This record gives sequence, C-alpha cells and structure tokens, in this order.
Amino acid sequence: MVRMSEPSPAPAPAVPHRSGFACFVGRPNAGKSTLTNALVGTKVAITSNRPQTTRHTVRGIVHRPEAQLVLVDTPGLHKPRTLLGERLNDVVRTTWAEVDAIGFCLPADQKLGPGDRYIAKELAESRKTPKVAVVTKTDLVDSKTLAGQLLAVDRLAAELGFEWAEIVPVSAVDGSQVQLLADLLVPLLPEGPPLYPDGDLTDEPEQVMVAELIREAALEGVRDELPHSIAVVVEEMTPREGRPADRPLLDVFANIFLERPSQKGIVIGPKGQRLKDVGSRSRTQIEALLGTPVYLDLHVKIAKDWQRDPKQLRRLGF
Ligand SMILES: Nc1nc2c(ncn2[C@@H]2O[C@H](COP(=O)(O)OP(=O)(O)OP(=O)(O)O)[C@@H](O)[C@H]2O)c(=O)[nH]1
Repeated sequence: MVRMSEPSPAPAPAVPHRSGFACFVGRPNAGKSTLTNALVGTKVAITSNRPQTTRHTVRGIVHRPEAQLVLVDTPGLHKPRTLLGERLNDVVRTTWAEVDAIGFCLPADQKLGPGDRYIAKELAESRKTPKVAVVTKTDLVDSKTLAGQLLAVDRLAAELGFEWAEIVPVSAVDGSQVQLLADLLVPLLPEGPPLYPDGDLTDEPEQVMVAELIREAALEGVRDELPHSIAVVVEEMTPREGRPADRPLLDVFANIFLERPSQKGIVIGPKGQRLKDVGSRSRTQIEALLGTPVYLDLHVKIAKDWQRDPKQLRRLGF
C-alpha cells in the first residue's frame, strides 16, 4: 500500500483496559523477586543472594493508565524432598493454572541446566497459559553470550513442543528492558477493569510481609547452617495505646520457629547478641515498609520437625 497524504486522524479508538495476573517462575536465584520489584518500583518481594527465600505468594501491582498487571511471586519449583517441598510445588502449579501469563526467568550468566529443564517440562504441561521467556541479569554478560542464551532458550521450548509467546532479555539491576517486558505482558491480559485500587502495590497481608522481613534477617549469615529450618509467625500487630497522635508506636509480637533445640544457639548467638541484631535490622525494614515506628518483640521457639508435620505447617502458615 502506498501511503498518500495522511487523512485527518480519526479519533483514536479507545484502547480497552486490560487487567490480569502474571507470575515469574524459574530456578532459585534466577532473579524473580528482583524483577518483580523492578516492575513494581518498590520493595515488596523478599530478595536475597541465596536460593529459596520466597515462600509466600507475594503480589506486586503494576498500574498503567490502560492496564493493571498483578504479579504473583511463587516459590521456586524443585524436586520435593519433604512435605513442605510438595506443598510448595502444589502452590506453584495451582498458580500457573490461574494466571494469564507465566514469565520463565533464566539467568543470562548461567548455562541452561537440569533445573531449568525440569521447570520447562512442567511448564509445557500448562498448555493454556502463554509463556514468556525472560532472560535475566543481562548486565552480567556480553552480547555474544546473551545471543547464545537466547538461542538456547528458544531451542528449549522447541524440544519440549511448545512456543514462547515472547523471549525478552532484561536486567532488573540497570533497568534495561524492564518496561518493555511490562509492555509485552499487558496484551496477554484479558480486557477488564482494574482489579485493585490505584496505588496499591501488594495485597499480601501485612503480617506475612513483616514475617518475611524477620525471616530474611534471621537467615542472614546462617543460611548454610539452617537452610530451611526457620519459620516466622507474627502473632500480633497492635498500635500502642495512649500514644499521642503524632508519635504512634506499633507493637509487633513475633515468634521465630526452629526445628531443633540445637539450632537455638545459632540464631540467638553469644549473650543474645545475634538475636538483638536480627531484631534491630528487621525492625528498621518493618518501619520502612509500614511507615510507622515499631516496637518489635521477638521470641525463639522450637516446633519440632515442623517441615514434616502437616499440623505444624498449617499453624506456620503453609
Ligand atoms: N547483576 C544482576 N543481578 C541480579 C539481577 N536480578 C537479580 N540479581 C541478583 O540475583 C540474586 C537472586 O535474585 P532474586 O531476585 O532473589 O532471585 P529469585 O529468583 O527471586 O530467588 P528465590 O527467591 O530464591 O527463588 C540476588 O543476589 C540479586 O541481587 C540483575 O538483573 N542483574
């Protein structure tokens, strides 16, 4: 078609508003939480430089004039060894069936491995949901390595008999292509009104986010000794009575649960110093999250073999 002089522009058809859910999957440490934070623009998911810190489904919400994208952050999918592992995998699969798009995160700086293949195979089963391959951490590699990774990712889907809706390289750290990823996810959402009020970043109950901040602080530096043995439950969060309106204080009562008495010393530290540090570090984070001064009351308790006991798992929120 030869385009002649532009006709006077017809009023642009109103773009239909879209809204829906997407989740990021990928092996531990693939960069899912960091990407969620980069898209949402605030720290909502818990990140760390060690695997498996995301246990609860944390949602971040990307607000756009024409769309609302609700991000669901799932735990990593891996071969289950305990009851907790099985439960976590169930959570992941259920999430995949419910969302409108799945972003599969694959770090650019690591060759595809058996962990990626395991997840990709599971993804192939989830036929209906569009799958976007997100090659993360592109700031860590040169363009040649990146090109090789993009090809390998393309091939992975072909081998398993499905097609990526998109393949997008991103860096959550320098922000490159993060907006493009949002642009590509939006058309995969169904038409519909916003699902959450403007300005909401997450609907994760505050207590769960507070518990995750404490767990993250409690794991700092002792992950090798206590890889998955720490659970945190926030028992109560109440505004302190009788405080002047301009000087509120929130009382937070939380328990750190360990599996064995022998782990207590590691978490509490000599003369209780480590627990004190955990308390002050997580308190700062909680204050930043909730925007109010906090009094944090932390106790360490033993819930014997909680990972294997369905009753304990329920009590601890799994
Ligand atoms: N250089 C670089 N590092 C990144 C990027 N994204 C994430 N990381 C780092 O990779 C590590 C893991 O990132 P997370 O976002 O916690 O990974 P995850 O996939 O959520 O991990 P799990 O919660 O264990 O499943 C952290 O140390 C991040 O700082 C990136 O774009 N560039």
